Amino acid sequence: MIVLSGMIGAGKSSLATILAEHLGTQAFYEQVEDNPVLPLFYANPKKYAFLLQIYFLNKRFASIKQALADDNNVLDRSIYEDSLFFHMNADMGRATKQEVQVYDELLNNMMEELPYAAHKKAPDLLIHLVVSYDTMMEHIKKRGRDYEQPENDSSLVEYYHNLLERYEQWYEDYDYSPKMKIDCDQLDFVEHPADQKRVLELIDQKLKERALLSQSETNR
Ligand SMILES: Nc1ncnc2c1ncn2[C@@H]1O[C@H](COP(=O)(O)OP(=O)(O)OP(=O)(O)O)[C@@H](O)[C@H]1O
Ligand SMILES: Nc1nc(=O)c2ncn([C@H]3C[C@H](O)[C@@H](CO)O3)c2[nH]1
Repeated sequence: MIVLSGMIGAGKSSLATILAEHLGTQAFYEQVEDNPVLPLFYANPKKYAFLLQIYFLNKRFASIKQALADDNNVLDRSIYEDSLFFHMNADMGRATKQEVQVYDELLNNMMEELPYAAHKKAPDLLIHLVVSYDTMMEHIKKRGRDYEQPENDSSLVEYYHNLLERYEQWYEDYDYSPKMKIDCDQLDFVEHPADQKRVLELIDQKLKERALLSQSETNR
């Protein structure tokens, strides 16, 4: 299982589609358009932060179990980032200490069950998509989800800056699996075919190093 990580709008879903097609595997997407709690959370974070987190945890866990079934399936966000989101929201006063404790214990408990469900617990590779604030805002504008636009809620500017900062440290500390970074300010794999080719080459190289891809597959 290959897991993509990165900020809101970094391009995880887009790369998941491209990469799964390239590898002939399946992509598993975060539940967004059909997530009934997400708009409630953005409208009233204090009331809905905990419920949203439980919603994501439940869906993510189900996706991980499915994605682990075959090699090189692609998951468009890691379960570890959910925790990053929630702890930041808790630090902003949007969840109580008790809610944090329940969430952390539930997450640990569920993670302990994973090896029995699917033989292995951690991803084979984490691919982290790095974007600057300006690039992520371009993507968020282009995608156009109302509740993510700072024009509709100016507090999102600080929220996004804080998340970007935490993401940097999170990636440095991440040690559950091999990892690699892609600079999405420089490599635009959605709009530029040459950049897409380069990104896939970088990933193939890493998979080959980790013996997750055979030589013949890399030459495709
Ligand atoms: N490299 C890129 N160049 C141009 N547009 C991009 C790029 N990556 C993503 N986009 C566009 O930005 C928007 C958000 O991308 P995407 O949905 O893949 O992000 P995401 O990381 O999955 O976001 P989220 O975490 O919010 O689910 C989409 O409209 C997508 O087409
Ligand atoms: N609060 C909170 N916790 C999470 O674990 C989490 N994971 C994703 N998101 C939000 C970001 C995008 O708007 C949208 C799509 O990624 O969902 C989250 N929000």
